Amino acid sequence: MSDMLEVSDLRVTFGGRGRGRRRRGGLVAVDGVSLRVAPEETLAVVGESGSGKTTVARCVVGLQRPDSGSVTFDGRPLGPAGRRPPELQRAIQMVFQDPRSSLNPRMSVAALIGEAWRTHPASAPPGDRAEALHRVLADVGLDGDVAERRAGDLSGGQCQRVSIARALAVGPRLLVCDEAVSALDVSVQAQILRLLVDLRRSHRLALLFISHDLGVVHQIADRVAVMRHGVVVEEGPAGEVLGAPRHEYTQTLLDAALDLGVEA
Ligand SMILES: Nc1ncnc2c1ncn2[C@@H]1O[C@H](COP(=O)(O)OP(=O)(O)OP(=O)(O)O)[C@@H](O)[C@H]1O
Repeated sequence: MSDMLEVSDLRVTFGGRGRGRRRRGGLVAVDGVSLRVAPEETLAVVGESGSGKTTVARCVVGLQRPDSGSVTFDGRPLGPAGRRPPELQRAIQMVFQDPRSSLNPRMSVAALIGEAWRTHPASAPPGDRAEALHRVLADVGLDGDVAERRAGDLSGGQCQRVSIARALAVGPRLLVCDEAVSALDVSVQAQILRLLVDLRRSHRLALLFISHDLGVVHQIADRVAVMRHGVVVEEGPAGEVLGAPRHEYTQTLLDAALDLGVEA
């Protein structure tokens, strides 16, 4: 399969002086990261807190400008979010860790999905909006009567389903999930993971799945990239990286997961 998303030699520094390649000092959060995601593939990026995973994800969706390196989609360079052509903005959608802070609690579910359609008019349903809304809610396992409820009145799991529905509504090809199940109770976590696995198939999605939890990654990833201190230390098929890691750091992560009783 040819690659859809290609991240090449990405470098991001926080603080310091100067701009772009001439930046000096500061904290190097991402230090020469290269990753690829093929259509309909799930690449998990794992690593401890502070290893640079979120920063890579933010570069992919255009919320963080790298000092150097590139992100391309179908071979087209991706700039900051606001400067991307509309079809590329739609193609890459992000699901955040905490749906309660990424959704306006005062807005109804219908208004939240409607807002996504207003932001990306090319994806707005041509016919009956109510019917399209019910369809997208059904896709994420929510009843139509949730549409009129405010996000602030929903459970954490329901909120995350709404976040996923909002991303799906605009017809993405890649979902960037940044710790998308970490804030949820374990049983809800399993349901949302199942949903992502199903949607991936039904909507032919690729996933860039950021997680510190190897047990979760084991359930969803085709390939795994392990990050430490801003660098990818190991990458390969999930079965190999999680089953027979080559890098000592990956083994340390796996040991830590086993100590917590997680089956990785
Ligand atoms: N906006 C920012 N300003 C300054 N430093 C930042 C900023 N964002 C991230 N960092 C730092 O960059 C490094 C990488 O952070 P990042 O959030 O990418 O890591 P992570 O692996 O996703 O960790 P976590 O799971 O805790 O978010 C960390 O040391 C973090 O403190």
